[in-house]
Amino acid sequence: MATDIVWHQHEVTKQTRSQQLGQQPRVIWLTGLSGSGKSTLANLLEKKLVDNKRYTYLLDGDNVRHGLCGDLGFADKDRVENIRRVSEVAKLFVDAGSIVITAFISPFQTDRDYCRKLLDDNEFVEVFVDTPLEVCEQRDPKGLYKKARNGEIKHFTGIDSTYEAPVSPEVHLDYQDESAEDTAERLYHLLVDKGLV
Ligand SMILES: Nc1ncnc2c1ncn2[C@@H]1O[C@H](COP(=O)(O)OS(=O)(=O)O)[C@@H](OP(=O)(O)O)[C@H]1O
Ligand SMILES: Nc1ncnc2c1ncn2[C@@H]1O[C@H](COP(=O)(O)OP(=O)(O)O)[C@@H](O)[C@H]1O
Repeated sequence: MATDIVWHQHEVTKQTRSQQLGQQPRVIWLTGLSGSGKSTLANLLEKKLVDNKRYTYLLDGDNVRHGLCGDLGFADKDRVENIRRVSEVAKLFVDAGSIVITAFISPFQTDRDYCRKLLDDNEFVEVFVDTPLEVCEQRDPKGLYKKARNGEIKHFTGIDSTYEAPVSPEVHLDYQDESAEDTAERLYHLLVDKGLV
């Protein structure tokens, strides 16, 4: 634990930066099983936001695990630390005025709530990408479910590692039969209609 540290109050604040960017910063937090569509939807949503002159940043589980969280595996305690670090990074981006989109399995409610509590009211938007395990397993875009079923990967979410569905997400996406483009469009309009982006 660091001791003897102080907090510096800077003159340029989150409000200054947000005003300059003409937007309210947020974290749009996508959670769901592997293969549920988080990365695909996050990517499409970010393009729509940027097309509409929003300043964004996308934090994606696979990418973050190449660097910031490259020392972490998939045991429960590693996932907790992964989401703690990502939450702190998301908070920094919010402080910079960005609309942050995150695409992490983030299987535990307490960890998603940790990020919510780090932020100000209404800055955290939990989006449940509610694609059933059977559909994710059938899609298996990276062949990981096959490996998990063969025992080549341990602690795989939905197989031998827990996923806790969100208790009361701001957005619930349960449209696995429509195209990713249509679901992203739906998500974008839901966020606009709620005045969140
Ligand atoms: N055991 C196990 N369980 C789940 N996922 C696994 C595992 N091993 C590797 N992968 C790959 O890692 C991606 C998930 O990383 P996350 O950082 O989102 O996971 S977590 O939020 O810490 O649970 C996940 O990405 P997505 O498929 O995009 O969800 C996988 O590509
Ligand atoms: N409605 C949909 N929303 C999101 N992805 C979909 C949808 N329908 C089909 N897909 C496909 O499902 C797969 C989801 O993979 P991915 O986005 O990597 O999921 P995750 O990031 O949750 O692991 C992609 O191949 C995508 O094209």
